[in-house]
Amino acid sequence: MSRSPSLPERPHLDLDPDMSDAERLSALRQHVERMIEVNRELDQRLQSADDRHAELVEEVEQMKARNEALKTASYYIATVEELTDDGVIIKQHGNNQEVLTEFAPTIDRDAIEPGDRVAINDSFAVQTILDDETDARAQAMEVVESPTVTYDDIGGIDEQVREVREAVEQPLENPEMFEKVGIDPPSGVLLYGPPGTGKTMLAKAVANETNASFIKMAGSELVQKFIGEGARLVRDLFKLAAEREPVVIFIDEIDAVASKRTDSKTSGDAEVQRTMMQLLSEMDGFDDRGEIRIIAATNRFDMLDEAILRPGRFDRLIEVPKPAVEGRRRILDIHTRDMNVADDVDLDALAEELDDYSGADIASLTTEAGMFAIRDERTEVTEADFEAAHEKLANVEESGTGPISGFTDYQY
Ligand SMILES: Nc1ncnc2c1ncn2[C@@H]1O[C@H](COP(=O)(O)OP(=O)(O)OP(=O)(O)O)[C@@H](O)[C@H]1O
Repeated sequence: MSRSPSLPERPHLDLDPDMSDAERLSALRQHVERMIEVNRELDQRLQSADDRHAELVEEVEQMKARNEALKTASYYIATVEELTDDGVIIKQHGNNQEVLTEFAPTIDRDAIEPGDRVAINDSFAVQTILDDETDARAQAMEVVESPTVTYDDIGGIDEQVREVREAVEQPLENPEMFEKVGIDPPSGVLLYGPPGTGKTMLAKAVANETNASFIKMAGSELVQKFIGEGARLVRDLFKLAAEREPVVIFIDEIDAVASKRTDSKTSGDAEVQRTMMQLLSEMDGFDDRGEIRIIAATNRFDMLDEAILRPGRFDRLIEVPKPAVEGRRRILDIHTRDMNVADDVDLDALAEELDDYSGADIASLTTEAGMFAIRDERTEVTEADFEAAHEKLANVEESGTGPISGFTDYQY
Protein backbone atom coordinates (compact mmCIF):
# COMPACT_ATOMS: atom_id res chain seq x y z
CA MET A 1 0.00 0.00 0.00
CA SER A 2 1.34 3.50 -0.79
CA ARG A 3 1.90 5.78 2.19
CA SER A 4 0.26 9.20 2.16
CA PRO A 5 2.76 12.07 2.14
CA SER A 6 3.27 13.55 5.63
CA LEU A 7 0.98 16.37 6.69
CA PRO A 8 2.24 19.96 6.27
CA GLU A 9 3.97 21.20 9.34
CA ARG A 10 1.86 23.24 11.75
CA PRO A 11 3.04 26.90 11.58
CA HIS A 12 4.71 28.07 14.73
CA LEU A 13 4.14 31.56 16.15
CA ASP A 14 7.19 32.95 17.81
CA LEU A 15 6.56 36.29 19.54
CA ASP A 16 9.52 37.92 21.24
CA PRO A 17 8.52 40.04 24.30
CA ASP A 18 10.98 42.70 23.11
CA MET A 19 9.15 43.15 19.82
CA SER A 20 7.50 46.45 19.00
CA ASP A 21 3.76 46.47 18.31
CA ALA A 22 4.40 46.91 14.62
CA GLU A 23 6.75 43.89 14.57
CA ARG A 24 4.24 41.85 16.53
CA LEU A 25 1.48 42.77 14.07
CA SER A 26 3.65 41.79 11.11
CA ALA A 27 4.59 38.45 12.75
CA LEU A 28 0.91 37.76 13.43
CA ARG A 29 -0.03 38.58 9.80
CA GLN A 30 2.65 36.22 8.49
CA HIS A 31 1.44 33.54 10.85
CA VAL A 32 -2.18 33.94 9.68
CA GLU A 33 -1.03 33.73 6.02
CA ARG A 34 0.87 30.50 6.72
CA MET A 35 -2.16 29.11 8.54
CA ILE A 36 -4.34 29.92 5.50
CA GLU A 37 -1.76 28.22 3.22
CA VAL A 38 -1.68 25.08 5.38
CA ASN A 39 -5.45 25.08 5.53
CA ARG A 40 -5.67 25.22 1.72
CA GLU A 41 -3.23 22.36 1.43
CA LEU A 42 -5.19 20.29 3.93
CA ASP A 43 -8.40 21.06 2.03
CA GLN A 44 -6.82 19.73 -1.15
CA ARG A 45 -5.70 16.60 0.62
CA LEU A 46 -9.19 16.09 1.99
CA GLN A 47 -10.66 16.54 -1.46
CA SER A 48 -8.43 13.90 -3.02
CA ALA A 49 -9.10 11.54 -0.10
CA ASP A 50 -12.82 12.05 -0.75
CA ASP A 51 -12.33 11.32 -4.44
CA ARG A 52 -10.39 8.15 -3.65
CA HIS A 53 -13.08 7.12 -1.19
CA ALA A 54 -15.76 7.58 -3.86
CA GLU A 55 -13.69 5.49 -6.28
CA LEU A 56 -13.32 2.71 -3.74
CA VAL A 57 -17.03 2.77 -2.94
CA GLU A 58 -17.76 2.35 -6.64
CA GLU A 59 -15.27 -0.50 -6.89
CA VAL A 60 -16.94 -2.23 -3.95
CA GLU A 61 -20.34 -1.76 -5.61
CA GLN A 62 -19.04 -3.29 -8.81
CA MET A 63 -17.55 -6.22 -6.95
CA LYS A 64 -20.81 -6.74 -5.10
CA ALA A 65 -22.71 -6.69 -8.40
CA ARG A 66 -20.21 -9.12 -9.88
CA ASN A 67 -20.53 -11.35 -6.86
CA GLU A 68 -24.32 -11.30 -7.18
CA ALA A 69 -24.01 -12.09 -10.86
CA LEU A 70 -21.72 -15.02 -10.09
CA LYS A 71 -24.08 -16.32 -7.44
CA THR A 72 -27.02 -16.43 -9.85
CA ALA A 73 -27.67 -20.12 -10.37
CA SER A 74 -27.41 -20.50 -14.11
CA TYR A 75 -27.22 -18.52 -17.28
CA TYR A 76 -28.56 -18.95 -20.73
CA ILE A 77 -26.45 -18.47 -23.79
CA ALA A 78 -27.30 -15.87 -26.40
CA THR A 79 -25.70 -14.13 -29.34
CA VAL A 80 -25.55 -10.35 -29.63
CA GLU A 81 -27.38 -9.19 -32.75
CA GLU A 82 -27.34 -5.43 -32.52
CA LEU A 83 -26.31 -2.64 -30.16
CA THR A 84 -28.87 0.15 -30.11
CA ASP A 85 -29.39 3.34 -28.11
CA ASP A 86 -32.13 1.55 -26.19
CA GLY A 87 -30.00 -1.42 -25.21
CA VAL A 88 -28.75 -4.55 -26.87
CA ILE A 89 -30.70 -6.99 -29.02
CA ILE A 90 -29.78 -10.58 -28.33
CA LYS A 91 -31.00 -13.89 -29.69
CA GLN A 92 -31.27 -16.65 -27.14
CA HIS A 93 -29.89 -20.02 -28.20
CA GLY A 94 -32.30 -22.90 -28.12
CA ASN A 95 -35.55 -21.00 -28.63
CA ASN A 96 -34.19 -18.31 -30.99
CA GLN A 97 -36.14 -15.69 -29.06
CA GLU A 98 -35.01 -12.14 -29.76
CA VAL A 99 -34.89 -9.85 -26.76
CA LEU A 100 -34.03 -6.18 -26.26
CA THR A 101 -32.13 -6.09 -23.01
CA GLU A 102 -29.48 -4.34 -20.90
CA PHE A 103 -25.96 -5.08 -19.73
CA ALA A 104 -25.10 -5.80 -16.12
CA PRO A 105 -23.16 -2.82 -14.66
CA THR A 106 -19.98 -4.88 -14.73
CA ILE A 107 -19.98 -5.22 -18.51
CA ASP A 108 -18.01 -2.80 -20.64
CA ARG A 109 -20.43 -1.96 -23.44
CA ASP A 110 -17.61 -0.88 -25.74
CA ALA A 111 -16.08 -4.35 -25.55
CA ILE A 112 -19.13 -5.98 -27.17
CA GLU A 113 -19.73 -6.48 -30.85
CA PRO A 114 -22.60 -8.05 -32.78
CA GLY A 115 -21.94 -11.77 -33.14
CA ASP A 116 -20.39 -12.14 -29.65
CA ARG A 117 -21.68 -14.96 -27.51
CA VAL A 118 -22.86 -13.86 -24.10
CA ALA A 119 -24.33 -15.36 -20.96
CA ILE A 120 -27.66 -13.90 -19.83
CA ASN A 121 -29.54 -14.34 -16.58
CA ASP A 122 -33.23 -15.04 -15.95
CA SER A 123 -34.12 -11.45 -16.69
CA PHE A 124 -32.11 -11.55 -19.92
CA ALA A 125 -29.52 -9.03 -18.67
CA VAL A 126 -26.13 -9.72 -20.22
CA GLN A 127 -23.82 -10.98 -17.47
CA THR A 128 -20.66 -12.16 -19.17
CA ILE A 129 -19.04 -12.04 -22.57
CA LEU A 130 -17.91 -15.53 -23.49
CA ASP A 131 -14.40 -15.56 -24.82
CA ASP A 132 -12.64 -18.11 -26.98
CA GLU A 133 -11.72 -20.29 -24.04
CA THR A 134 -15.35 -20.96 -23.29
CA ASP A 135 -16.16 -21.38 -26.95
CA ALA A 136 -18.28 -24.49 -27.17
CA ARG A 137 -16.91 -25.35 -30.60
CA ALA A 138 -13.45 -25.88 -29.17
CA GLN A 139 -14.77 -27.83 -26.22
CA ALA A 140 -17.28 -29.97 -28.02
CA MET A 141 -14.97 -31.30 -30.68
CA GLU A 142 -11.85 -33.34 -30.28
CA VAL A 143 -9.63 -32.71 -33.27
CA VAL A 144 -6.68 -35.03 -33.86
CA GLU A 145 -4.49 -33.97 -36.79
CA SER A 146 -2.98 -37.39 -37.25
CA PRO A 147 -4.20 -40.19 -35.01
CA THR A 148 -1.66 -42.88 -34.22
CA VAL A 149 -3.95 -45.91 -33.84
CA THR A 150 -3.33 -48.56 -36.49
CA TYR A 151 -5.31 -51.61 -37.58
CA ASP A 152 -2.65 -53.71 -35.84
CA ASP A 153 -3.77 -52.25 -32.52
CA ILE A 154 -7.29 -53.62 -32.98
CA GLY A 155 -7.97 -57.27 -32.26
CA GLY A 156 -10.84 -59.67 -32.76
CA ILE A 157 -12.89 -57.65 -35.23
CA ASP A 158 -11.09 -58.32 -38.51
CA GLU A 159 -14.29 -58.58 -40.53
CA GLN A 160 -15.48 -55.20 -39.20
CA VAL A 161 -12.10 -53.66 -39.99
CA ARG A 162 -12.40 -54.96 -43.55
CA GLU A 163 -15.90 -53.55 -43.95
CA VAL A 164 -14.98 -50.14 -42.57
CA ARG A 165 -11.94 -49.97 -44.83
CA GLU A 166 -14.08 -50.78 -47.81
CA ALA A 167 -16.70 -48.16 -46.94
CA VAL A 168 -14.40 -45.39 -45.81
CA GLU A 169 -10.92 -45.95 -47.13
CA GLN A 170 -11.79 -46.92 -50.68
CA PRO A 171 -13.87 -43.80 -51.45
CA LEU A 172 -11.13 -41.59 -50.01
CA GLU A 173 -8.28 -43.31 -51.80
CA ASN A 174 -9.94 -44.54 -54.97
CA PRO A 175 -12.88 -42.25 -55.72
CA GLU A 176 -12.51 -42.88 -59.47
CA MET A 177 -13.28 -46.59 -58.96
CA PHE A 178 -16.74 -45.67 -57.72
CA GLU A 179 -17.20 -43.30 -60.63
CA LYS A 180 -16.15 -45.93 -63.16
CA VAL A 181 -18.43 -48.55 -61.66
CA GLY A 182 -21.17 -45.95 -61.47
CA ILE A 183 -22.16 -46.22 -57.82
CA ASP A 184 -22.13 -43.75 -54.97
CA PRO A 185 -19.90 -44.72 -52.08
CA PRO A 186 -21.71 -45.33 -48.79
CA SER A 187 -22.52 -41.99 -47.19
CA GLY A 188 -22.04 -42.71 -43.56
CA VAL A 189 -20.96 -45.74 -41.59
CA LEU A 190 -22.73 -46.62 -38.38
CA LEU A 191 -20.85 -48.83 -35.96
CA TYR A 192 -23.07 -50.40 -33.34
CA GLY A 193 -22.40 -52.69 -30.44
CA PRO A 194 -21.53 -52.77 -26.73
CA PRO A 195 -19.19 -50.19 -25.22
CA GLY A 196 -15.46 -50.73 -25.33
CA THR A 197 -15.34 -52.96 -28.40
CA GLY A 198 -13.07 -50.73 -30.46
CA LYS A 199 -15.47 -48.51 -32.42
CA THR A 200 -13.57 -45.31 -31.68
CA MET A 201 -10.26 -47.05 -32.36
CA LEU A 202 -11.56 -48.23 -35.70
CA ALA A 203 -12.55 -44.70 -36.75
CA LYS A 204 -9.17 -43.36 -35.65
CA ALA A 205 -7.30 -46.13 -37.46
CA VAL A 206 -9.11 -45.35 -40.73
CA ALA A 207 -8.20 -41.69 -40.35
CA ASN A 208 -4.58 -42.65 -39.70
CA GLU A 209 -4.44 -45.03 -42.65
CA THR A 210 -5.84 -42.41 -45.04
CA ASN A 211 -3.72 -39.57 -43.62
CA ALA A 212 -6.92 -37.82 -42.65
CA SER A 213 -7.61 -35.67 -39.63
CA PHE A 214 -10.02 -37.03 -37.07
CA ILE A 215 -12.78 -34.92 -35.57
CA LYS A 216 -14.83 -36.44 -32.81
CA MET A 217 -18.05 -35.11 -31.37
CA ALA A 218 -20.03 -36.85 -28.63
CA GLY A 219 -23.80 -36.86 -29.11
CA SER A 220 -24.47 -36.96 -25.39
CA GLU A 221 -22.42 -33.81 -24.81
CA LEU A 222 -24.30 -31.99 -27.55
CA VAL A 223 -27.55 -32.38 -25.71
CA GLN A 224 -26.39 -32.43 -22.09
CA LYS A 225 -23.47 -30.04 -21.94
CA PHE A 226 -24.07 -27.60 -24.75
CA ILE A 227 -27.77 -27.16 -24.30
CA GLY A 228 -29.26 -24.91 -26.92
CA GLU A 229 -26.23 -25.13 -29.13
CA GLY A 230 -26.52 -28.62 -30.61
CA ALA A 231 -27.67 -27.55 -34.07
CA ARG A 232 -25.09 -24.78 -34.29
CA LEU A 233 -22.33 -27.18 -33.22
CA VAL A 234 -23.36 -29.73 -35.82
CA ARG A 235 -23.17 -26.98 -38.45
CA ASP A 236 -19.76 -25.95 -37.12
CA LEU A 237 -18.60 -29.56 -37.17
CA PHE A 238 -19.24 -29.88 -40.89
CA LYS A 239 -17.77 -26.45 -41.56
CA LEU A 240 -14.62 -27.37 -39.66
CA ALA A 241 -14.42 -30.67 -41.54
CA ALA A 242 -14.66 -28.85 -44.89
CA GLU A 243 -11.70 -26.70 -43.83
CA ARG A 244 -9.61 -29.74 -42.97
CA GLU A 245 -10.12 -32.28 -45.74
CA PRO A 246 -9.30 -35.13 -45.83
CA VAL A 247 -11.07 -35.81 -42.60
CA VAL A 248 -12.95 -38.53 -40.76
CA ILE A 249 -15.85 -37.17 -38.69
CA PHE A 250 -16.70 -39.46 -35.78
CA ILE A 251 -19.98 -38.90 -33.96
CA ASP A 252 -19.98 -41.01 -30.81
CA GLU A 253 -23.21 -41.90 -28.98
CA ILE A 254 -25.30 -40.79 -31.92
CA ASP A 255 -28.39 -42.18 -30.17
CA ALA A 256 -28.32 -39.10 -27.90
CA VAL A 257 -29.25 -36.88 -30.84
CA ALA A 258 -30.98 -39.39 -33.08
CA SER A 259 -33.28 -41.43 -30.92
CA LYS A 260 -36.84 -42.32 -31.87
CA ARG A 261 -39.29 -39.48 -31.44
CA THR A 262 -41.09 -39.54 -28.15
CA ASP A 263 -44.54 -38.11 -27.52
CA SER A 264 -43.25 -35.76 -24.92
CA LYS A 265 -43.17 -32.16 -26.00
CA THR A 266 -40.62 -30.95 -23.52
CA SER A 267 -38.19 -28.38 -24.80
CA GLY A 268 -35.34 -30.85 -24.24
CA ASP A 269 -36.83 -33.12 -26.85
CA ALA A 270 -37.41 -30.24 -29.22
CA GLU A 271 -33.79 -29.32 -28.82
CA VAL A 272 -32.66 -32.88 -29.57
CA GLN A 273 -34.92 -32.92 -32.63
CA ARG A 274 -33.42 -29.69 -33.91
CA THR A 275 -29.92 -31.08 -33.49
CA MET A 276 -30.86 -34.24 -35.37
CA MET A 277 -32.55 -32.26 -38.17
CA GLN A 278 -29.39 -30.22 -38.57
CA LEU A 279 -27.33 -33.41 -38.78
CA LEU A 280 -29.65 -34.87 -41.40
CA SER A 281 -29.64 -31.71 -43.45
CA GLU A 282 -25.84 -31.52 -43.32
CA MET A 283 -25.65 -35.12 -44.54
CA ASP A 284 -28.26 -34.57 -47.26
CA GLY A 285 -26.64 -31.40 -48.50
CA PHE A 286 -23.40 -33.18 -48.74
CA ASP A 287 -23.66 -34.73 -52.18
CA ASP A 288 -20.20 -33.90 -53.28
CA ARG A 289 -18.71 -35.01 -50.05
CA GLY A 290 -15.15 -34.62 -51.24
CA GLU A 291 -12.69 -36.05 -48.82
CA ILE A 292 -14.91 -36.13 -45.78
CA ARG A 293 -16.14 -39.42 -44.38
CA ILE A 294 -18.60 -39.79 -41.55
CA ILE A 295 -18.61 -42.57 -39.00
CA ALA A 296 -21.05 -42.71 -36.10
CA ALA A 297 -21.23 -45.11 -33.18
CA THR A 298 -23.91 -46.25 -30.79
CA ASN A 299 -24.46 -48.77 -28.02
CA ARG A 300 -28.22 -48.35 -28.44
CA PHE A 301 -29.07 -49.38 -31.97
CA ASP A 302 -32.62 -50.15 -30.85
CA MET A 303 -33.17 -46.49 -29.93
CA LEU A 304 -32.26 -44.99 -33.28
CA ASP A 305 -34.71 -43.01 -35.36
CA GLU A 306 -35.00 -44.69 -38.75
CA ALA A 307 -34.66 -41.33 -40.46
CA ILE A 308 -30.91 -41.44 -39.92
CA LEU A 309 -30.59 -44.89 -41.49
CA ARG A 310 -32.09 -43.94 -44.86
CA PRO A 311 -29.96 -44.22 -48.01
CA GLY A 312 -27.63 -41.28 -48.35
CA ARG A 313 -27.31 -41.00 -44.59
CA PHE A 314 -25.93 -43.74 -42.36
CA ASP A 315 -26.40 -46.43 -44.95
CA ARG A 316 -23.63 -48.83 -44.02
CA LEU A 317 -24.34 -50.58 -40.74
CA ILE A 318 -21.56 -52.55 -39.12
CA GLU A 319 -22.04 -54.48 -35.91
CA VAL A 320 -19.03 -54.49 -33.61
CA PRO A 321 -19.67 -57.24 -31.06
CA LYS A 322 -17.70 -58.33 -28.04
CA PRO A 323 -14.84 -60.55 -29.14
CA ALA A 324 -15.04 -64.33 -29.24
CA VAL A 325 -12.26 -66.40 -27.71
CA GLU A 326 -9.78 -66.01 -30.61
CA GLY A 327 -10.46 -62.29 -30.64
CA ARG A 328 -9.84 -62.08 -26.91
CA ARG A 329 -6.57 -63.93 -27.40
CA ARG A 330 -5.51 -61.44 -30.06
CA ILE A 331 -6.50 -58.45 -27.88
CA LEU A 332 -4.54 -59.97 -24.97
CA ASP A 333 -1.55 -60.19 -27.31
CA ILE A 334 -1.95 -56.55 -28.30
CA HIS A 335 -2.22 -55.30 -24.74
CA THR A 336 0.62 -57.41 -23.38
CA ARG A 337 3.02 -56.80 -26.26
CA ASP A 338 4.91 -54.08 -24.35
CA MET A 339 4.53 -55.82 -21.00
CA ASN A 340 7.14 -57.86 -19.21
CA VAL A 341 5.05 -61.04 -18.95
CA ALA A 342 6.42 -64.07 -17.03
CA ASP A 343 6.76 -67.45 -18.77
CA ASP A 344 4.13 -69.01 -16.53
CA VAL A 345 1.35 -66.85 -18.00
CA ASP A 346 -0.94 -68.86 -20.26
CA LEU A 347 -2.70 -66.28 -22.44
CA ASP A 348 -4.65 -69.00 -24.31
CA ALA A 349 -6.23 -70.22 -21.10
CA LEU A 350 -6.85 -66.66 -19.96
CA ALA A 351 -8.63 -65.83 -23.23
CA GLU A 352 -10.93 -68.81 -22.61
CA GLU A 353 -11.76 -67.53 -19.15
CA LEU A 354 -12.58 -63.98 -20.15
CA ASP A 355 -16.03 -64.77 -21.38
CA ASP A 356 -18.13 -61.65 -22.06
CA TYR A 357 -15.11 -59.33 -21.82
CA SER A 358 -14.93 -56.42 -24.23
CA GLY A 359 -11.66 -55.11 -25.65
CA ALA A 360 -11.74 -52.29 -23.10
CA ASP A 361 -12.30 -54.81 -20.29
CA ILE A 362 -9.27 -56.79 -21.47
CA ALA A 363 -7.19 -53.59 -21.60
CA SER A 364 -8.22 -52.87 -17.97
CA LEU A 365 -7.36 -56.43 -16.94
CA THR A 366 -3.82 -56.20 -18.27
CA THR A 367 -3.29 -52.81 -16.61
CA GLU A 368 -4.63 -54.17 -13.31
CA ALA A 369 -2.31 -57.20 -13.54
CA GLY A 370 0.63 -54.83 -14.08
CA MET A 371 -0.47 -52.80 -11.05
CA PHE A 372 -0.41 -55.94 -8.87
CA ALA A 373 3.20 -56.56 -9.95
CA ILE A 374 4.17 -52.97 -9.20
CA ARG A 375 2.50 -53.11 -5.79
CA ASP A 376 4.70 -56.15 -5.11
CA GLU A 377 7.74 -54.29 -6.37
CA ARG A 378 8.21 -56.70 -9.25
CA THR A 379 8.84 -55.79 -12.87
CA GLU A 380 7.57 -59.09 -14.25
CA VAL A 381 3.84 -59.75 -14.45
CA THR A 382 2.94 -63.28 -13.41
CA GLU A 383 0.03 -65.67 -13.79
CA ALA A 384 -0.97 -64.84 -10.20
CA ASP A 385 -1.17 -61.13 -11.08
CA PHE A 386 -3.53 -61.89 -13.97
CA GLU A 387 -5.64 -64.09 -11.70
CA ALA A 388 -5.80 -61.41 -9.04
CA ALA A 389 -6.78 -58.83 -11.67
CA HIS A 390 -9.44 -61.16 -13.06
CA GLU A 391 -10.87 -61.68 -9.60
CA LYS A 392 -10.83 -57.97 -8.84
CA LEU A 393 -12.68 -57.09 -12.04
CA ALA A 394 -15.17 -59.94 -11.47
CA ASN A 395 -15.93 -58.41 -8.06
CA VAL A 396 -16.55 -55.05 -9.67
CA GLU A 397 -19.00 -56.81 -11.92
CA GLU A 398 -20.73 -58.57 -9.05
CA SER A 399 -21.00 -55.39 -7.03
CA GLY A 400 -23.49 -54.21 -9.60
CA THR A 401 -21.48 -51.77 -11.65
CA GLY A 402 -21.68 -54.22 -14.51
CA PRO A 403 -18.78 -55.83 -16.33
CA ILE A 404 -16.00 -53.34 -16.17
CA SER A 405 -17.12 -51.13 -19.00
CA GLY A 406 -20.57 -50.87 -17.47
CA PHE A 407 -22.31 -52.76 -20.25
CA THR A 408 -25.12 -54.96 -19.03
CA ASP A 409 -28.00 -55.84 -21.25
CA TYR A 410 -28.38 -53.20 -23.89
CA GLN A 411 -30.37 -54.08 -26.95
CA TYR A 412 -28.20 -53.29 -29.86
N1 LIG B 1 -10.91 -54.65 -30.42
C1 LIG B 1 -10.02 -54.09 -29.60
N2 LIG B 1 -8.71 -54.37 -29.72
C2 LIG B 1 -7.80 -53.83 -28.89
N3 LIG B 1 -8.12 -52.98 -27.89
C3 LIG B 1 -9.39 -52.65 -27.72
C4 LIG B 1 -10.41 -53.18 -28.57
N4 LIG B 1 -11.59 -52.69 -28.18
C5 LIG B 1 -11.34 -51.87 -27.16
N5 LIG B 1 -10.03 -51.84 -26.87
C6 LIG B 1 -9.40 -51.06 -25.79
O1 LIG B 1 -10.42 -50.34 -25.14
C7 LIG B 1 -10.25 -48.93 -25.27
C8 LIG B 1 -11.59 -48.29 -25.58
O2 LIG B 1 -12.01 -48.70 -26.86
P1 LIG B 1 -12.90 -47.80 -27.80
O3 LIG B 1 -12.98 -46.41 -27.24
O4 LIG B 1 -12.46 -47.91 -29.20
O5 LIG B 1 -14.30 -48.47 -27.61
P2 LIG B 1 -15.71 -48.02 -28.15
O6 LIG B 1 -16.32 -49.21 -28.78
O7 LIG B 1 -15.58 -46.80 -28.97
O8 LIG B 1 -16.43 -47.73 -26.79
P3 LIG B 1 -17.67 -46.77 -26.46
O9 LIG B 1 -18.85 -47.36 -27.12
O10 LIG B 1 -17.71 -46.88 -24.96
O11 LIG B 1 -17.28 -45.41 -26.95
C9 LIG B 1 -9.23 -48.77 -26.38
O12 LIG B 1 -8.44 -47.61 -26.18
C10 LIG B 1 -8.41 -50.04 -26.27
O13 LIG B 1 -7.42 -49.92 -25.28
